[in-house]
Amino acid sequence: MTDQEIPYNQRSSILIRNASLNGRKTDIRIEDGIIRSVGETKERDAEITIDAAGDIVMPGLVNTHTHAAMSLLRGYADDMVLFEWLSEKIWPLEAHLTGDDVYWGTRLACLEMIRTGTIAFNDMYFFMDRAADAVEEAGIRACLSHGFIDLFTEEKREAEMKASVALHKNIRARNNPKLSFALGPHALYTVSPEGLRWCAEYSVEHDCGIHIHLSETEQEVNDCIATHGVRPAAYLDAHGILTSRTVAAHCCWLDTDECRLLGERQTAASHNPASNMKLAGGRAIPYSDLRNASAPVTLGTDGCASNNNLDLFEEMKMAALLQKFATRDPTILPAAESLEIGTKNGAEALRTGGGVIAPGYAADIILVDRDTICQTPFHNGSSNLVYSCNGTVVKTVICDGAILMHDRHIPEEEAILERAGKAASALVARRNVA
Ligand SMILES: C[C@H]1O[C@@H](n2cnc3c(O)ncnc32)[C@H](O)[C@@H]1O
Ligand SMILES: [Zn+2]
Repeated sequence: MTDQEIPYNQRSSILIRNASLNGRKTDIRIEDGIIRSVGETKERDAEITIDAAGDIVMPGLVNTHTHAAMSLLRGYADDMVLFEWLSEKIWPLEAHLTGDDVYWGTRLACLEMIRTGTIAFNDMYFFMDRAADAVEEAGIRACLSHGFIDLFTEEKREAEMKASVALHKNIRARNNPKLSFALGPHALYTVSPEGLRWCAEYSVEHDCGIHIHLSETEQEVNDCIATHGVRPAAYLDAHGILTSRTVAAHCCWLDTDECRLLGERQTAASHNPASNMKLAGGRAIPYSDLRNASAPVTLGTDGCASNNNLDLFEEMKMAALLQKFATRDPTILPAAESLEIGTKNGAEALRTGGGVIAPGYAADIILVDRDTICQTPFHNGSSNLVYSCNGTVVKTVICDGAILMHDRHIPEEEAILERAGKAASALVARRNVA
């Protein structure tokens, strides 16, 4: 099949032939967005046949914490302390954002995620109806939240509640199984207790997720104890925010009891190692304590202003290296486990139905090159993927049984780069004249 004939972003019956899975050659049959069989097959009647000889097949990656449209802010404000970075650079620029900016920023982010093997992401930002337009055009899965920031005023709280409900309605009306909605209370230092409680109650009533920043810095913990007399996780729990549908981003400063609480509630902790190192949060996520407490640990990039890319292959490596460095234990978070937090754990947290290459799972699959420098020699597949390769190793991306990238081609790439670049320049120009 030539590139022109590939029906990009359309569910098709697909036969992947001769791919390498766990060191064995295999065929994979996909129909109606689901993996139907794994293993040699004599059937040849698929709409699309991909000869994957020389490729490795693996589950697509899942980014459980990002602000996709911040791709427009890549390189805009680096090397700063988190609070100053947010209050002096990021928030003043975001005050000039438009819906079109979010559309082009999210298209750029989706392009980067697809190119580097991500098939689903958990996003918190503004103008999210336009983010949803971009996500649908890219064909990727996403859970979208309006960043709920009421700054402890009733007027702003009312506005944020309205914006959240409007986004929920907008997403429901699209009737797209790849799109879901979550409440997005930004953090305990930007959302009032009433706002947190409203988010918690709404999420129970409508069975939707919650996406929040938690214990990113020591200051957040100290301020919370000084103001409320309890640590952040206990505070959020008292307001109903810690649930099995919640993804809490960062979680660097959790103590052992808080890790236990996340385990009891089955709240996912999204580890964002690059952002934490860049913003110098000072502490790595307590991975062992979270694992001992059976709390789900997943992987995120955070936004492009604090990373500065969305490549989860790089993130898997940083996660493993940061744990080893912080604990002085080289056996912690081995490569195979890092791959699992980047794929299966994220898929479970976002309830995508994928994350595993087996019959009955969602067809969220990527093919990665085996004939490259980073895969040579091939002593250990997981080791190569986590420690040696990065997202450039990805050749083909299938999400919900639709091809989004084939042989490294993604439709409209040039146009997206041009439009996103222009949107970023115009945004900064608007800020500079204000
Ligand atoms: C949705 C809002 O969240 C802001 N944001 C981006 N990165 C971080 C972070 O690491 N901690 C807290 N808040 C963050 C983003 O700029 C939006 O304003
Ligand atoms: Zn964030």
